[in-house]
Amino acid sequence: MSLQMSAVDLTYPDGDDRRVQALAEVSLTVAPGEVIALTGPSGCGKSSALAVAGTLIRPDSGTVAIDGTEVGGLSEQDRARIRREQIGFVFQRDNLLPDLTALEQLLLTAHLRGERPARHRGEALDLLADVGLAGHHDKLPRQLSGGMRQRVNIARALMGPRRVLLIDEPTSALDHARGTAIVELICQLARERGLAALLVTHDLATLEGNADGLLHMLDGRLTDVAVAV
Ligand SMILES: Nc1ncnc2c1ncn2[C@@H]1O[C@H](COP(=O)(O)OP(=O)(O)OP(=O)(O)O)[C@@H](O)[C@H]1O
Repeated sequence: MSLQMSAVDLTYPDGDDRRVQALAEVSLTVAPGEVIALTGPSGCGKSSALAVAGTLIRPDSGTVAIDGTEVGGLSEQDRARIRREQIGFVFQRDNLLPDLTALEQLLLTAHLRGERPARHRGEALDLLADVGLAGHHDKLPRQLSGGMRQRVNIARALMGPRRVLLIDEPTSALDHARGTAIVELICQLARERGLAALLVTHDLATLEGNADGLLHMLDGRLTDVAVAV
């Protein structure tokens, strides 16, 4: 299984001697090529679930396995390596660097992995074409529309030997038509590449016919088993 969380609990400090429970006994599995959506009201723990799945936060208890490797027992260095190599992140806003072209945004990921960016030029151009941006590789973020910037963001998240894709509200800055197109694109790419994708969204209308399952979260707990969307 590409992403597995078992009985994950997470609390944050909340003033003197108090803690707020962000996740409680969260267990979920996302298989390769599968897209599972996670929804629920603001503050229910969705972003925290992504952060734990993405090895950005260690849970208080429970386990997370990425492509069969249980990451809890690993050093920070090994967790960072898995994060850089195997996990792609797509956040609400595009987080693109203002002075880099679309191609350079993607090549930066190779540089951060300690590889020579020039070797990955072909992969990056192919990915930009896959997200519908062929011919736009030399554009700066300010020369691209919101939807196009989010496509660069998705292509960047797919650079390298990814196993898991974690997506947080990818449509919040887009209108319905562009948002639906972005969700469709994410689902199609995850399936084609055999990635396990966990997609947090409030925007259920964009999911229709796209995701393989929908999980509901309330007060840090999953309230439903996955259902078809
Ligand atoms: N760094 C933090 N320190 C303290 N409390 C936090 C922190 N991050 C989140 N929380 C709390 O943990 C709970 C879950 O937050 P989280 O951001 O995971 O929810 P969410 O469902 O993603 O919310 P939203 O949809 O508004 O982004 C909330 O009560 C929140 O206030």
